[in-house]
Amino acid sequence: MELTLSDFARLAQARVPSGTWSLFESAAGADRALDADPDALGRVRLRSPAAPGPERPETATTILGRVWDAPMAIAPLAHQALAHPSGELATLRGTAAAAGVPVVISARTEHPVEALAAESAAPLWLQVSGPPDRALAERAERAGVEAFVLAAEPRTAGSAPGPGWARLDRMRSLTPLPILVQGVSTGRDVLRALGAGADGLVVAPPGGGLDGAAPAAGALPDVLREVAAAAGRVPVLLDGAARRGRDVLAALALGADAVLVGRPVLHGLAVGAAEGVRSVLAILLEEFEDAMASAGLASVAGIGPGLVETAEPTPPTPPEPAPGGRVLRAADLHGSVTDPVMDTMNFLNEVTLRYPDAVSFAPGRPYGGFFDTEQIFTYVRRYLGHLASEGRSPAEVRETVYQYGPSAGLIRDVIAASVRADEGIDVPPESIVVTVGCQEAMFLALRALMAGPDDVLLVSSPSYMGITGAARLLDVEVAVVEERADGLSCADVEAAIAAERARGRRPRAIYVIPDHSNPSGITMPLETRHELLDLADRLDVLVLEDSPYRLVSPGAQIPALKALDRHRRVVHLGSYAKTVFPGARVGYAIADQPVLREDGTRGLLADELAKIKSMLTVNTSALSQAAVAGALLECGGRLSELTARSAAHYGDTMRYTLDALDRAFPAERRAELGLRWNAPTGGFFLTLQVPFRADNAALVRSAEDFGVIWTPMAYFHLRGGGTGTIRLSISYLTRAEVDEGISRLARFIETEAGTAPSGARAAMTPTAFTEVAGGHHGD
Ligand SMILES: Cc1cc2nc3c(=O)[nH]c(=O)nc-3n(C[C@H](O)[C@H](O)[C@H](O)COP(=O)(O)O)c2cc1C
Repeated sequence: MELTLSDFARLAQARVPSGTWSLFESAAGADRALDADPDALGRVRLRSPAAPGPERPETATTILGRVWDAPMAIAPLAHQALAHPSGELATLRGTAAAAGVPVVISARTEHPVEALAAESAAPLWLQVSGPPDRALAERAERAGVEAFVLAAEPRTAGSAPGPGWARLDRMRSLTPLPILVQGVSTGRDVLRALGAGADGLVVAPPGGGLDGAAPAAGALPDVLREVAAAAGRVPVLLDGAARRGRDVLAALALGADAVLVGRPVLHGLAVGAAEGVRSVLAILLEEFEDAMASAGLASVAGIGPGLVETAEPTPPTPPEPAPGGRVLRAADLHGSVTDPVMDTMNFLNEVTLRYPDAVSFAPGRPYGGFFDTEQIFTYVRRYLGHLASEGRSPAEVRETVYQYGPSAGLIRDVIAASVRADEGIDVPPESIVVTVGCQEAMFLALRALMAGPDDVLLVSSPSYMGITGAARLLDVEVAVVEERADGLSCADVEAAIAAERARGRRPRAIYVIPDHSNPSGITMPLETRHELLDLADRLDVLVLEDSPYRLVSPGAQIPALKALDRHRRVVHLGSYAKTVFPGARVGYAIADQPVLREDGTRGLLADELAKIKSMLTVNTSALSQAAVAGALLECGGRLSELTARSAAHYGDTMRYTLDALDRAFPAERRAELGLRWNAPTGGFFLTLQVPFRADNAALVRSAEDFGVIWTPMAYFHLRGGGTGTIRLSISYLTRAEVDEGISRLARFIETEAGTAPSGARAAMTPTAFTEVAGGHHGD
C-alpha cells in the first residue's frame, strides 16, 4: 500500500510525546495561529482535461533565477529536535536526497548557519526575525545562503506592532541577496513590500497579516489570488496547507509560484529522520506529478488560473497549452517584454487602483469637463461636408470613410493649413504623415532614421517614456543628455554627440519636448532653440520635436523649433491628444527632409515614413481623421481658438496649484525643509524637490497614510537620479481636488521630513475622502 502524508502524520503522532504533538499541531512558536482552514486547498475544484498529459510531466520550475526540482520548499521550522534528535541536519539531508529544493532555516535555529551550510546539499534560505543584523547577513552570505526570508513582526494583543518596513529597508541595505517578505496577506501588503524592494513574497494564510493590519478576511484562495495578482513578476510562495500533491497544483493554479511545506516535514522527521523527510517529500513530489498528469499538464509553466473551476464567470485567462504542448517562455520573447523600462508605470497604476479615494496628481490625461459626445458627430459631419464641398460625389465621400485610405493620411491638407495658421510652420501637405497618435510618429521616425547598430538616439533626461519605450522596441541605442535645473544645455548636447562619435557611434537625432516638458515642466528659451538648430545643422543631426502641450497652455508660446527651422533639421511629431481628444488617437509627423534614393530620384522623409506605416498600421482610422479634421475645420484651422478655453483652464489650475503650494509652504518653511518647485507657465506638469527619498515606498506611504498620489521622478531618469523629486500633474483635477490634494501632500511632506506626527490620515474627515474620489492611470 502506498503511504500518504496523512499516514506519516498518524505514525508521527504515535511516536512523539503528546505534548510535542500538540505543539506541532498548534505550532506554538510560529507566532501565529496556523491554518484557519486546513483544507482550503483541498476544496479548490480543478478542471479535468480533454486529454491526459504525459505520464511524467516536468515538475521543475525557476524561482529567483534558480531551477528547483519542484515548486516546493521547506518552511521555517523551529523545535525540529523535538521530532528527532538529529533535527534540522536530518531535514537538510532528507531534502537534498528527495529533490533540489530550498530549505528555509528558522530564525530560531539553534545551529550556527555555517554548521547547517556545511551539512547541506540543498539550497539554504535563512529566515530573519527582529532587527536585521549586518554580521549575521555577512556570515550567511559567506556560508552560501541564497536568500533571506524576512519574518513577519509578531502581533501583540490589542496594539498594532511596527509595520516592519523599516526592517526591510535595513535588510536591503545589508545584502545584495534576494529578500522575501513573509506574512503578506493583502494586495496592499504586496505594494508596500514591493515598494520597499522585496524580491519575493510569502503569503500568510488568512489570519496572519504582516503589519498588524486587520487579518485578511477572505478565504485562502481569495487571499492567494489577490496577492499573486498584485505581485506581478515577483515570486509568491504559499506558506503551508499543502497535504497532498494536488494541493500544490491547486496553490499554483491560484497564482502561487511554490509552496512551503511545514508539518509534513516534521512528521517525516519524527518517523524516520532524514529518510522520513526524504519519503515525505518524495510522496508529495510523486503525487504532484500525478496531479499534473491528470490535469493534462506537461510542465509547471502550463499551470494557470484556467485550471480552477469556478462558479462565477472568471476573467479571460491566458490559453492553456494543448495537452503535451509547449508554452512560450518570456525569456525567449523580445527583450522589451521583460525590460523594466516597459512597465515602469505598472507600479503607479497598481497604487492608483488600490487607493481609489486618493487625490491623484499622477495622470497626464486631459481634463474631461470639456468633452461632449455629440461634438464627435458634428466634427465628422463637418469633414464629410467639406469633402462634398470640394466636389466629391456621395459615393466618393462614402468610400473615403468606409475604405482603406492612403497610408500618409487623408487630412494632410487640413493639418498643413492648421499648423501654418497656428504655428507659422509652413510646409506642404506632402511632408505630413497622419499617424495613430504621436506614438506612431515617434516609432516611424526612429525606424526610418536608425539604420544600424551604431546609430544612436540622444534623449534629454528626465525623459518621456513613450520615446524610450519606442527605442527599446526597436533595439535603438539611447544616449542620455541630462537636463540642468533650467533645462537642456546645448553644450551638453554637443559633448554627448562628441562622446558618442568617439565611441564609434553615429548620433542621428535628439528627441526634445521644448514646451512645458513632460516630465519636468521646463520650457526651452528662444536662444536655446536657435542654438540647438545651429548645432543640429553644424553636427548633422536631426531634432525630433514633440510638443503636445503648446496649444493647451495659456498665453503666447515661444515659436516651435519647426517654425524656426531654416535647414530642415527638425522632424516635428504632432499630437491631437491634448488639443482635440486622446480617444481619436490621431497624431502626425512633419518630415520635410529631402531624401535622395539610390536610383537618383528624390522624395521626402515623409514618403519613407508612409512606406513604413503601410506595414505597421496601414492607415490611420479614417473616422478618427474625419473627427480631427472636422474639429480643425470648425475653427477655421486655428486650433488655438478651439483650445482657448482648455488652455485657460489648465493655466488657471497650474497657477492655483502653485498658489496652494505657496500657502502650504510659505517661503521660510520651504527654505527650512529644503523644498523647492518650479513654476511652469503652461503644460500639465510641475516638479517638486523634496527632502526625502521619493521612491515607490514613499509613494505607497503617501497613498495609504495621506491619500495622495504623485509620480516619482526617478521613473523618468534612464541612468539613475531624480530620487528626491516628484512630478505633479495638474491637468485632470478640479480646484477642490487641488486644495485637498495639496493639503494632503503638505502633511505627507512634513511627516516624511520628520517634522510632523504620522498618522495624519486618521485626523482627516471621512467626507474629505469621498468628496475628492477618483484615481486614474498615469502616463
Ligand atoms: C513546530 C513548528 C515550528 C515552527 N516554527 C516556525 C518558525 O520558527 N518560523 C516561522 O516563520 N514559522 C514556523 N512555523 C510555521 C511553519 O513554517 C509553517 O508556516 C506552518 O507549519 C504551516 O505549514 P504546514 O501547513 O505545511 O505545516 C512552525 C510550525 C511548526 C509546526
